[in-house]
Amino acid sequence: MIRINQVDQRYGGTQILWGLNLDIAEGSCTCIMGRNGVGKTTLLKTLMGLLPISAGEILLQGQALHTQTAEQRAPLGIGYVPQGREIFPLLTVEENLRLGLPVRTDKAKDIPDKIFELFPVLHDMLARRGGDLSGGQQQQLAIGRALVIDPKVLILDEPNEGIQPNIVKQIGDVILKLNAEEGLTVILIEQKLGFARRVGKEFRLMEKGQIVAADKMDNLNDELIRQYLAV
Ligand SMILES: Nc1ncnc2c1ncn2[C@@H]1O[C@H](COP(=O)(O)OP(=O)(O)OP(=O)(O)O)[C@@H](O)[C@H]1O
Repeated sequence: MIRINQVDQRYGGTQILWGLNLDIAEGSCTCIMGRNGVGKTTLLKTLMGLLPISAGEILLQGQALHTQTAEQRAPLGIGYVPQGREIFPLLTVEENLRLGLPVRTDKAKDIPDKIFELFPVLHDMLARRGGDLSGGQQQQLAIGRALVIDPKVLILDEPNEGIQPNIVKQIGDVILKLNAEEGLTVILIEQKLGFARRVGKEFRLMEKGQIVAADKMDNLNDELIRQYLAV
């Protein structure tokens, strides 16, 4: 569904991604893992068009994505939950969620009920300003906002960073439900092994700006963990 071929990316003179290849199958749930600074966030930002590539190509269902601007990518069906959530703190929960509506192909006027079924807390707090929510609630809002566009692929950058355990569990349940029951393709950066194993069906390990191992989650063994994840 998504194919990244030989992608190079650099910040000024510093190259971060080196001939990176990544294949994501439709309906899969893939955890991108690796130590700090290996380029995981850079990879997702590159996929979203927030950073330009200097070589290679990115394809979504066979169509070139790398030639599209960041604004053009969401309407193609990519929902993105950035690191740090990046909700709009001065807008209400409802206003944050509504931002995704114009992107939908069906031009729905209302926030789909599904969002509130997945995250009932958002319904309770519709009139509250995003900035007044707890970190966990903000993360649920960020995921809800990404889902409002009715994406084909949901991309999450460390959704559990700094979130309390009961919300981490809820977020895991939502990802599992969307992937297993609705076949939504999910790509997430995840540092916590327990969560990755619970939610992910596949893993991709990164080191020095490249994917160095790719397999089913069941095959993430101690040797790979020691080599690419242990600190
Ligand atoms: N805006 C930037 N300008 C220059 N270098 C950057 C910039 N953002 C990130 N980098 C560098 O790119 C490299 C990869 O960073 P990136 O955030 O993609 O790694 P990561 O694997 O997501 O790490 P983490 O787990 O810490 O988020 C790091 O060396 C980082 O210092």
